[in-house]
Amino acid sequence: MHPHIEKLYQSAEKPERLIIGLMSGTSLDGLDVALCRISGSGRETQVTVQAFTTCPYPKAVKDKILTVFAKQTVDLEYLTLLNAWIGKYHGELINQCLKNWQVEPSDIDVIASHGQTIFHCPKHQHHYSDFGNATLQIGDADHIAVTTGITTVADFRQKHIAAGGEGAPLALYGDYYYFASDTEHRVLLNMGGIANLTYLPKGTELEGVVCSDLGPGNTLMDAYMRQHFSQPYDENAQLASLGTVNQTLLDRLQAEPFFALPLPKTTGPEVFNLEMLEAAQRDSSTEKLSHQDIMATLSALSAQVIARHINTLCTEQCMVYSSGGGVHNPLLMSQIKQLLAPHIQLHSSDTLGIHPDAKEAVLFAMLANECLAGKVTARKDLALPQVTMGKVSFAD
Ligand SMILES: Nc1ncnc2c1ncn2[C@@H]1O[C@H](COP(=O)(O)OP(=O)(O)OP(=O)(O)O)[C@@H](O)[C@H]1O
Ligand SMILES: CC(=O)N[C@H]1[C@@H]2OC[C@@H](O2)[C@@H](O)[C@@H]1O[C@H](C)C(=O)O
Repeated sequence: MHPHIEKLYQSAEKPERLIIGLMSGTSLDGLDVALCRISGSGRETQVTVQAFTTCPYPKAVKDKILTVFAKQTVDLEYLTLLNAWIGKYHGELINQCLKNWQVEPSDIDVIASHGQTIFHCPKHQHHYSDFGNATLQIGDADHIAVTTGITTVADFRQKHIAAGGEGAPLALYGDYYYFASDTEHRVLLNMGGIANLTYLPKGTELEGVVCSDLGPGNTLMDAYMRQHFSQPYDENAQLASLGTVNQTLLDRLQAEPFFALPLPKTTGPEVFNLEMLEAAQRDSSTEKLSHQDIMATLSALSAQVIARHINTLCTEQCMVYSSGGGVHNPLLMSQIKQLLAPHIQLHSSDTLGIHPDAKEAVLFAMLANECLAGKVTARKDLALPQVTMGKVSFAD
């Protein structure tokens, strides 16, 4: 047996594994790195986050990614170079984290790398009748493995698509395995660039579980701040809090066809971007609005879309556990709170023991754990394709 396969086999047999989960999402704020101690698999999974860091992307890194991010046309040479470069860069960031945490690379069973999404195109979002769902994450895992000396599991979304899904949201797996409760109806709400949720009705049956993207979380607000203020985001909603929601623009933004599609569905900045905002402003003759009113309106859009879906799904007493950078936006949070029905309570995912900034990185650690130690089940639920996700890259 090849020693790498043997080591993987041993990892799979261990009572618990140390897995580094990585996520660099659509906000391009940085690489989330979660050092997770995981035992069991599936609904028996137990996770302890031993350490968590977001390695912020310097502007030069963001600019590199933005050169290709969600663009219809890119320079293929640049994309090829970037794929290798991000892999190596992520590897270097992990080495730095391990050094800071005083953890030896040899103690880590595997790295779980999401990669950098640069284009997401579910069938409902493109116009090529010959093609189905597709998504592209870059940051080649062989480069991570070679740079760190640690076996790396990566590229989780392709199998989901191959098995009939849209490649997202994969939160369904972690949320169902880890957060489904016998005692309460739950919503796991994540507000990153894109907002998504998993609705977990009381009990542990898959029936009734819904996991879907909803629309913009921060992506429109972030793009607006980048364009007009050269800032990555509106810190603590300082600008948006000064504005007034413009109902005419808000109504026009709500007319975006994605919102009318049934759940589950996925989307990205390919749809929710400044061109979409500018078109809505033209159509509603609101081009002259102040920056602060536009930001207040974009925040209200995210809040309304999020709250509307939660109110529809949660017809009885329900707990919402929120995560993602949006939890740090006080205006967005207060707008959502105001719109939620009285029987729905909003908390942070911290309440369930997972730091809101770490949740998605932990998810990928859990998916790598499934790849190593998950049990194959015969179930073929459409809501939860029973497939093993992730591809394995060895360090040498
Ligand atoms: N103090 C703050 N005030 C306002 N907004 C904040 C604050 N901190 C973080 N955010 C928002 O959170 C965003 C980052 O969120 P997060 O890291 O969850 O996104 P992501 O994982 O990249 O996105 P996705 O989940 O869609 O892939 C920032 O770009 C910003 O919009
Ligand atoms: C294609 C892609 O990268 N999608 C991300 C993005 O960020 C949030 C939302 O859109 C979600 O669908 C997904 O990520 C999370 C981790 C998921 O798959 O659950």
